[in-house]
Amino acid sequence: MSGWGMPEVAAALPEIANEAVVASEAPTPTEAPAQGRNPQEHGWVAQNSYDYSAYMMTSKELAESRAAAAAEDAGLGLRVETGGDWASNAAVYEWNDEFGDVGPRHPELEKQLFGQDNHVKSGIKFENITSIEVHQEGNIRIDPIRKFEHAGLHPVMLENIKLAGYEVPTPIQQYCMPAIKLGHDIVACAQTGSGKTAAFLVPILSKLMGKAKKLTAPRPNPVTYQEGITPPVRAEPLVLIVCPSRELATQIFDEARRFCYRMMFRPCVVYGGGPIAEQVKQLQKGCDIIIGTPGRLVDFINRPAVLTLKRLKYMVIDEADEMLNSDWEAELKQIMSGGDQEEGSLNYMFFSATFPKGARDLAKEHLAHDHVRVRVGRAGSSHLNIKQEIVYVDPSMKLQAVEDLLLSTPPTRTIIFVNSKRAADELDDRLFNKSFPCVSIHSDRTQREREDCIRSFRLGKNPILIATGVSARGLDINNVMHVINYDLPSARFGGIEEYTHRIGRTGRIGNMGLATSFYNDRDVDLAENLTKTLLETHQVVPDFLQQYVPDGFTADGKGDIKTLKFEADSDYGDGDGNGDDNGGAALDDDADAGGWGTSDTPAASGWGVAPTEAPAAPAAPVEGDAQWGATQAFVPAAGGVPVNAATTAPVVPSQQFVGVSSVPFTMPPQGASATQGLAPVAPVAPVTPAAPVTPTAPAGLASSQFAASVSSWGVPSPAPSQPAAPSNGSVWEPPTAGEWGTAGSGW
Ligand SMILES: Nc1ncnc2c1ncn2[C@@H]1O[C@H](COP(=O)(O)OP(=O)(O)OP(=O)(O)O)[C@@H](O)[C@H]1O
Repeated sequence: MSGWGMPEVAAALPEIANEAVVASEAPTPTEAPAQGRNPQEHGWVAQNSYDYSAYMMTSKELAESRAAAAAEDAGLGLRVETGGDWASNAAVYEWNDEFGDVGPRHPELEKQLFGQDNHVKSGIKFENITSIEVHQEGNIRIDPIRKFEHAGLHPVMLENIKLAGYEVPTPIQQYCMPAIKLGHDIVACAQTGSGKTAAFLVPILSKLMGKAKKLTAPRPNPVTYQEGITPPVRAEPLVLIVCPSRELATQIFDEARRFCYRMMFRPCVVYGGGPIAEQVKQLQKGCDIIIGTPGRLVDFINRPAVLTLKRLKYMVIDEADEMLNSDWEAELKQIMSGGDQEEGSLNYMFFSATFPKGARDLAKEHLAHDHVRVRVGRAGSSHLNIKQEIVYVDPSMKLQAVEDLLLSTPPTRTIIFVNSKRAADELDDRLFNKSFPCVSIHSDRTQREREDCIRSFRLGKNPILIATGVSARGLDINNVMHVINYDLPSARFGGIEEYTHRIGRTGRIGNMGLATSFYNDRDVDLAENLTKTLLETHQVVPDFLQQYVPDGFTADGKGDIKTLKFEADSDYGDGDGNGDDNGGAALDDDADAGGWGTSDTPAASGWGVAPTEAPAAPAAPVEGDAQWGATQAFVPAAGGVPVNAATTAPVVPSQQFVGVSSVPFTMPPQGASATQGLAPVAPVAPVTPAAPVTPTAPAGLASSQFAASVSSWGVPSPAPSQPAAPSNGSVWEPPTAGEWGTAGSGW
C-alpha cells in the first residue's frame, strides 16, 4: 500500500469544531501513571467516569438529569433527545395534517438531525470507495445511476440528501436505487462504511413518498395529540428493518429520522433492554417505518393490538449473514413470515458487508425469482482506506502493548475489541486505573449503561471504547481513527468476517483509518484468511505470517490478487448462463476471482434479545508466564525499555528476538486532533526511548513530535533465528520523512 503522507493524515484528522469538553469530575485512578506514561500528557482528555448514581434514579429523576445533559449536548451542536432519555425517544419530524405533500422546514430539528457531528462525513479518499468493481449476478441487470439527481428521487429526498452532505452516490447506492425503484428484491453486499443504509432507506422512502397519503395508516395529529387523552393507534408500518444489535437499530433509526425529515413517514425503533412502555407509547403515535432487533420485534408482533404488519411493503434484513445464522432462526422466521403480512406484495432486501454462501442460500428462500444480486468487490472484502497492522504480541504482553500503542498514537477515538465480556471488564479496569479515558460495552450491561457508553464515546468524552465483537457490526461513529484487536476473533466465532466488520469501524466512507491487531500463536486458525486479506488490500504481511503467503506472491506482497482464492465463488456455477457480470467501472473478466466470500460457518450471534457470545478465551497467563512466551519473555520496563525477564538486564539488540515494536507515531499538527471533544494535543516530551532501537526523528520532523514508546511485545513462534528482515513490518523502523508509515515500516 502506498504510504500515507502527513498531510493526508492531518486531513483525515479534521478540524475540531468544539474544542475541549470539560471533564465532569476527574476520577481518581488507583495507580499513578509512571513517568512519561500519563495519557493526559499525551493529549488524551481527562477521564469521565460513568455516573452510576444515574442508574439508581427514578424515571422522573433520570428524565430531569437527562434533559440537563441533553441541553449540554445541544450547546455542543450535538444530538438532542426529546424526553431526555432513551434513544428510542429521539425527536422525529412530526407531521401535521395541515401540511401538503411536504412539510415546512424546522431549523432546530434540522440542526439536530444533520448537524456537524451527528454522522460520518465523507473523507478525502472517497474515490477509493467509488472505484471498486461492482458485480451483478442472475437474470436481472441494473443500469447504475451516477448522480442522485438521476435516480428519480422525490425532490424533498434530494434536499435531505444535500442536507446530509452526500454529493455522489456510492456504488452500492448507484445500483440499489434504480433496483428498488423498479420494484426488485435485492441481495447486496458492499464494504463496511460504504453507505448501505442509505442504499435502501433513500429509494424506499422516496418511492413510498408518491403514495404516502394513500398508504399510511391513520394516526393522531401531533398538533392536537395529548398523551393519555388522545386514543392510541396501532402501528401499521410500511417498512420493517431488522438488525442484530440495539446500537445498530438506534443508529438506523437516526438515519431514518434524517431521511424522513419533512415527510409524513414516522419512524420508530424497538429493541431489547429499553422499557417496553416507552416504545409502545411511540408506536401508538403512529409508525410507518419500524426498525428493531429480532426479539423485541417478535414481542410486538405477538401483540396485534400494538403492531400489525398487514400494510408492510418492504422488509430489510441488515447484517443479513448475521441475522440468517441459526441463533436467530426462530425469531427471523416469525418476523419474515409469521406476522400478518401478505408475502406476495412484499419486497425483501438483504444487506451486509460479509455474506458467506450458507447465508446467501438461506436468503434465496425469501427472494423473488427475479431478484437483483449485487456485490461491490469481493463479498467480505475490506477496502484500501484502512491501514491494517498485524503485530505479534505475546498474550502476557498485551496490556503493555495496548498502553504503548495508545501512548504513541495521536489521541483519537479508538475502539479496542476483546473476545469476552470478562476481558472487556478487566481491560477497562486496567486502562482506567492508568488514567486512560475509556468506557466499555458488552451484553451484560444494562441498556442505560450501553446507551450512555456509546453516547460518551460519540461525544468524545471518553474516546476509548472497549467492546466485545458484538458491537462490531454497523457502528458508524465519526472520527474513529483507530481500531485495535486486542484479541483477534477466533475462526470458530466470527473469524475473518468478524475481523472485517471490526476493522470496518474505522476508515468509513472515504475516511482513512488504522487497524492494529495483536496476533499470537493462538490465532493460527485465522492466519491463512488474514494473510489473504492483507495481500488483497496491499498491506504489509509480517514475518510471522509469511508462511501463509500463497504461491505466486512474493514476501513483500507482490502478486496477482485475482489469483487469491477465498473459499466460495460465484453463486452461479459454470454453464448456467447466468455468470457473474461486472457492472463496475473497470471490467474484471475473471468471475472466479473473489466471488461472494467464504463459506465458513456463520458468524457468532450479536446481542439482540438472546445474545450468545464467544466463550471467554482461556485466561491469559500472568505476565511473564513462560507458557505463552516463546523462547524469551521480554518484559518492558517503565518507559518501554525491553529487558530480559530472566536477567532483568536490558536486552542487547544483537541477542534479542525482536517481536514487534510499538512504532513511534507522528503526532498530528496542533489543532488537528481527530476527536471532537479531545483536548488539543499538547506538545509533550517524548517518552525516553531506549535500546534496542532508538527512534530518531526523520528529517524534517521535530523529535518532540514523537511519543515514542518502544518495547518488545513477545516473540512469534517459531522465533526467527535471525532478527527479522526490516522490510516486512515486524521490526520497528523509523518512518521516512513526511510519511505516516510506509510499506517498509511498522506503521
Ligand atoms: N453517498 C454518500 N456520501 C457521503 N456520505 C455517505 C453517503 N452514503 C452514506 N454516507 C454516510 O456514510 C456513513 C456510513 O454509512 P453506513 O453506516 O450506511 O455504512 P454501511 O455500508 O452500512 O457500513 P457497515 O457495513 O459497517 O454497517 C454514514 O455516516 C452515512 O451517513
